[in-house]
Amino acid sequence: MAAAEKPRVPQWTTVAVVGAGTIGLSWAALFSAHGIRVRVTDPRPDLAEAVREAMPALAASIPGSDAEDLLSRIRVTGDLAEAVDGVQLVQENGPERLEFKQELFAEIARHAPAEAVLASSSSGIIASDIAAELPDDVAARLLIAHPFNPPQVVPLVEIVPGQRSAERVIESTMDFYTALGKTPVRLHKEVSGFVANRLQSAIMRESISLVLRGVVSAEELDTVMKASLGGRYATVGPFESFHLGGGPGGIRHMMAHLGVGMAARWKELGDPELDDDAIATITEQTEAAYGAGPDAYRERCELRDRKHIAIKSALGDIEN
Ligand SMILES: NC(=O)C1=CN([C@@H]2O[C@H](COP(=O)(O)OP(=O)(O)OC[C@H]3O[C@@H](n4cnc5c(N)ncnc54)[C@H](O)[C@@H]3O)[C@@H](O)[C@H]2O)C=CC1
Ligand SMILES: O=C(O)[C@@H](O)C(=O)[C@H](O)[C@@H](O)CO
Repeated sequence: MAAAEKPRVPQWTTVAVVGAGTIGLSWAALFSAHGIRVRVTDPRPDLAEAVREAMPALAASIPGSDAEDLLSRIRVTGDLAEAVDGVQLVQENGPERLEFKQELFAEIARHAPAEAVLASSSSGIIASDIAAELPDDVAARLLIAHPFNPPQVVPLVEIVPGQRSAERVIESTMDFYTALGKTPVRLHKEVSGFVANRLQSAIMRESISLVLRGVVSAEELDTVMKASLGGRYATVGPFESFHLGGGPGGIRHMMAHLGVGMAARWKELGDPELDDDAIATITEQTEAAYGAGPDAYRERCELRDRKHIAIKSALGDIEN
């Protein structure tokens, strides 16, 4: 496929979603919205109800989608072997525990087709660790495809190959998510937390530190972010931002002029202890600002997604 040419139609037509929680349900909706047959499996006793109840809100955040239409391509089963039988891709969304994912992928490999791609949505566990005890032919098909929540709205998916992931698997996986309209970014090295979550962890560390020190409240910190870096980083990334912040002299001037001050500040950044008191403070302030419970969750997710979709629509096809 020519470098400039982007795949428009997903090459895989039947996908298994293993784990139907926050992320698995979002993936199921996105896959179905692209005409893909989706098999969802999870041991949760309310699986069928959870899938049916989640679809209206998910459909509302996928332009042109309808809950009943999405459900028409989704089949649920509590049987893992049945779910992965005959699929071309398995998207795993189980608990974020290494031993759990190692056991689950060993079970998936026993039942999925020998050529199926095995992708984990993991937030930070590397594929080489998940595949550590798996044979080469399975490890060759296993990689990380880490989405940002919610996957049906946020474009990024970090493709993080393991040491034994096959090149053809990596390339076909990149093509698949591109055809879904996502923005796959392939990492060149495995690092726990990958890139986006390491950045997010750095931001949350300083954010929590500033709130615990009483510099701002949680809601005020969110306002600072939304009124500055949030919008900025939707238009230019950190390096381009500094390049433009340097004026005509660009990043060269920025580094010469403000680089030393920035580096000195690194030594002053917070390193908060996330103990019970800290968690209580953050929880109290966040729930006071945004509510808690299923109704508040639904309302805030709908508002978040509506704003994110508006941003994506406004950016549209502006040359990136
Ligand atoms: N929540 C988030 O913001 C994001 C989470 N992720 C990653 O996605 C994965 C799933 O996270 P969430 O959806 O948030 O978790 P969740 O707790 O909402 O869902 C996990 C699901 O796994 C199911 N499960 C447990 N044992 C299972 C088994 N043996 N087979 C199949 N399903 C099983 C549970 O019943 C539950 O429905 C994790 O690896 C997480 O790190 C990735 C990006 C964002
Ligand atoms: O924030 C997200 O959507 C993702 O980066 C995640 O993986 C999860 O939120 C979690 O890792 C937050 O640390």
